[in-house]
Amino acid sequence: MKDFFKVMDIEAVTALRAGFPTAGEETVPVLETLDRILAEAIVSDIDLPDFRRATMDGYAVRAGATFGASDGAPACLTVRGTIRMGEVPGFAVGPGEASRISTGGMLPEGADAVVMIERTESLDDTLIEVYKSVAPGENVVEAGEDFRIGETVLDRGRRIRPQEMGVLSALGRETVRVFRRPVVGIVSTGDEIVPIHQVPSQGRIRDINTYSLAGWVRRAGGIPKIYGIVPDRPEALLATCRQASAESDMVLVSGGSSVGTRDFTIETIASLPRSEVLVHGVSISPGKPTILARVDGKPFWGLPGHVTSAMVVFTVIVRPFIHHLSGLSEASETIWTIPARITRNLPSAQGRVDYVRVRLSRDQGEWRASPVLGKSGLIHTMVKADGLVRIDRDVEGLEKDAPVEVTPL
Ligand SMILES: Nc1nc2c(c(=O)[nH]1)N[C@H]1C(S)=C(S)[C@@H](COP(=O)(O)OP(=O)(O)OC[C@H]3O[C@@H](n4cnc5c(N)ncnc54)[C@H](O)[C@@H]3O)O[C@H]1N2
Ligand code: MOO
Repeated sequence: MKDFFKVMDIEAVTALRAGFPTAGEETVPVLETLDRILAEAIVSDIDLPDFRRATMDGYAVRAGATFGASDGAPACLTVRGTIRMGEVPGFAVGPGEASRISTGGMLPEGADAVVMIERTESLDDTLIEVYKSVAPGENVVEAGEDFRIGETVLDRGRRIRPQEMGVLSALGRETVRVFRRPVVGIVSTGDEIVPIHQVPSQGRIRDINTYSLAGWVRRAGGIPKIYGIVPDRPEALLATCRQASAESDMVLVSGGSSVGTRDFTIETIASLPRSEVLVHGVSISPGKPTILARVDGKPFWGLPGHVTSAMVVFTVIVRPFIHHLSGLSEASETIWTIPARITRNLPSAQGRVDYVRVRLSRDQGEWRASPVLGKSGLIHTMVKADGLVRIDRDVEGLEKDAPVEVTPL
């Protein structure tokens, strides 16, 4: 009798990713770094900013000269020139003096604060009255206040967001070392699967998994490489798997991963050169018939053919492998969850971790998670859902209003 022979917990499968190398590194222009993973630590070689700057338009002063100033008793200061933007002031500000400065201008020697122009009155070209005192450092950015010279600004292994692109440019980094995006080969199997441009004859269906998995791969930071549909013939599957393995950093084969008479995926994967099957069966629902092998040093997956099972397995189990191959550090891997309350009693599959698709709605300041129930071979449960709720293996189910964490889809 055929059976699953290496059933494992989700956590144990996830831990296997440490045994695979990253997809390598490359250097790219800073404009192309969005969502890429840093392959170098960024250490500031300057104080940022490297001079004292005004954060308001007004007058650079010694704060002490304004102490006690108010509407009724203004401080009277002598104007000592105008600071030109982008230039080093050629003069110092002494006690009782002020110089005109614009936002972003460099403070002259002697000045330690800026009085906003609205808090002053110009008496003539050389005299102003100040109606409000300023504290030392007020309306000023100090040298090194953003980042100090020698400070680690960004760690290796973090994902670059627009703000990181900004700080890289502030440091003058035109190019940056990042991890290569892993190429993920996608193979669909099944005699009943037809390309999407065809009208399926009776008994056949269009290929869904190629496209949904390609979307998930892209979202996880990989580059999908499509190998199309392979019929249920072991030689055909073997040839495509060999090619995909040679050309990709990771491979996803969907369908044929269970234990039926036409499920050849496990034998095919096992017969690939330098192949070792690590997992056949995971304690997850949906998605138990999941295969993981190491083929030529790369992760090679057999995912369940059922469309929702394939996607649930991807988000829970495969995605962390793409993160790992992409160099994403565990510290940067957090996927935010949304706290919610479940809207109904929900039984759960015992002995497996259950992933329930839920729809979110807002009710009196709280998120409510409504289960979208349906078989794992139907796609509507994913299409109508906003997220997944995990129900642990030994939990019998959830009671209405139980607190849950929703992982967005
Ligand atoms: N006797 C048993 N039968 C099944 C078991 C089991 O434990 N014992 N597990 C069931 C579960 S759970 C799942 S999930 C599926 C997984 O099956 P396979 O990975 O072998 O996939 P297939 O049999 O090839 O296909 C399942 C289902 O999905 C459709 N499919 C496949 N590929 C695509 C695609 N690219 N696009 C759209 N739909 C696809 C396929 O037509 C089947 O309907 O096995 C259960 N059986
Ligand atoms: O594990 Mo299957 O994926 O329950 O449908």
